[in-house]
Amino acid sequence: MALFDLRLQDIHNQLTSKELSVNELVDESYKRIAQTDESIKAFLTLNEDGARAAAAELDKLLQEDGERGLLFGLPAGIKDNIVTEGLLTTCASQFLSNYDPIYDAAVVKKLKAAQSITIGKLNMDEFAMGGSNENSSFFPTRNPWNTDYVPGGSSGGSAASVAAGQVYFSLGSDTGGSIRQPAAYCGIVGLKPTYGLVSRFGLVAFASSLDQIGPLTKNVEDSAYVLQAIAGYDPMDSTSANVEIPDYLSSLTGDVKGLRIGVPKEYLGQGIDPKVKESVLAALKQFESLGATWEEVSLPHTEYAVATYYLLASSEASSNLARFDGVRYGVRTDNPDNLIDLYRKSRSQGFGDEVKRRIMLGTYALSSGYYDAYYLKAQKVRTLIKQDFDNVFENYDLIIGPTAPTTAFRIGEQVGDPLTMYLNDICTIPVSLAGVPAISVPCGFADGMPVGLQIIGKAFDERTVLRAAHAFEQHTDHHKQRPQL
Ligand SMILES: NC(=O)C[C@H](N)C(=O)O
Repeated sequence: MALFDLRLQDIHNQLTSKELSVNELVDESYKRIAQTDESIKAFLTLNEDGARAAAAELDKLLQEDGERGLLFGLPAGIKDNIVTEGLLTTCASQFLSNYDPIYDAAVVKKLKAAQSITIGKLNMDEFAMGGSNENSSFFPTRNPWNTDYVPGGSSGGSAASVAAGQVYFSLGSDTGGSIRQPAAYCGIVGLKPTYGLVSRFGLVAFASSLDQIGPLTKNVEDSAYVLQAIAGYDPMDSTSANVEIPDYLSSLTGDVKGLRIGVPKEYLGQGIDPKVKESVLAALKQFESLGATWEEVSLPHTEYAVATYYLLASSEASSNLARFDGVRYGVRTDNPDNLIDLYRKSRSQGFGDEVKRRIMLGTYALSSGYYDAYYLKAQKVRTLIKQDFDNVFENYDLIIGPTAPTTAFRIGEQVGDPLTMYLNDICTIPVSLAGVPAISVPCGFADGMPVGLQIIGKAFDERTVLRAAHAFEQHTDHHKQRPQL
């Protein structure tokens, strides 16, 4: 079995029993990157010297007795909107192409405390705006299952690097689907935790009322390990929830007998590829055979979710991205005439088209005279969408449906059509607006491309989400399929 096919726990055991060294593991990772990244293009920056130095330190520790971190020695990739001290953090934007952070994000500190190794920084849509990685201002990442296809986005590099076996896990961020949709397109597991469970201190903000960091992994157990390492209260993030962190690993041993599943009719209706629907229905059958029950339910405000999201997320983005002015961060224009010219030129040159589109949309929605009609109304609709979920969760433990309405599409197919691109998130956006957790797990293939199943839980009930996802995975082998590279 190739190293990258092992579970995090197996690797951990081999390391602690000294069958394997951290250096060998890190070597494997860079070898795999050398073999595959010319075609996949998942990485923006490699941390080879840093990773090798960290590996040497950990190998020294292996000679001594003592506690090992939960992710000891495991090579990880980090989305390039999560700041890493001394390692470029560009958000895949020309604007930040020279940004070398002076601190680590809270999650990066947690990964270091858990003793994992940062292999490098992963490509994404610029400032996390997009669903295909084609909005990276450097180059698009490609789907390991077929390099003519997009890996999804915005955490496309994070998903592709795990699917290609370059790293053992990665971190992504999800605002309206950016972890789950690329995980689905690349045939891996992606978890968006409850809003507030994982600190966003050091995540370059896109839409602060929605952004969450989460793990992308090859299987559900690994997802639970990474979540265990990164979850927890952080006073440096004012939206961080001060809740007790349960033992996610022990939730994996449970079964799904008696679990009540609601299946939203809106997620399997118009616009859903019949082959995706078929895979989702087969997965529901699987749940039934494991002792769960499912019924059709309704999330009646689903049809307003995409419009609501694009008003709220863009409004927040227009405000968050105001800090990029050419003075404090990143690239500054040459020879401006005056201060206003410096702002204008730096922003015009620094941001790509999609980012500009959203800043303009958000600025418009927030402007006086339009605020009530757009921003405020969208806030009210968001409450209705959240209530849809509350209502269903009164009678059901989980909500299950597809992660995305289709499988991955061809590179270039949707670039000229932002609306079609936005609609790819129709099943993930409502979940983000409601702030509840959801995982995407592989549930089949359609024309050779992976299909993702989305399992949605109650706020802070990641345990039930992981338990159901794990039980499903134990009885299927979709997650064991590997792309030919
Ligand atoms: N950022 C996300 O979560 C993805 C979404 N497609 C967006 O462009 O906003």
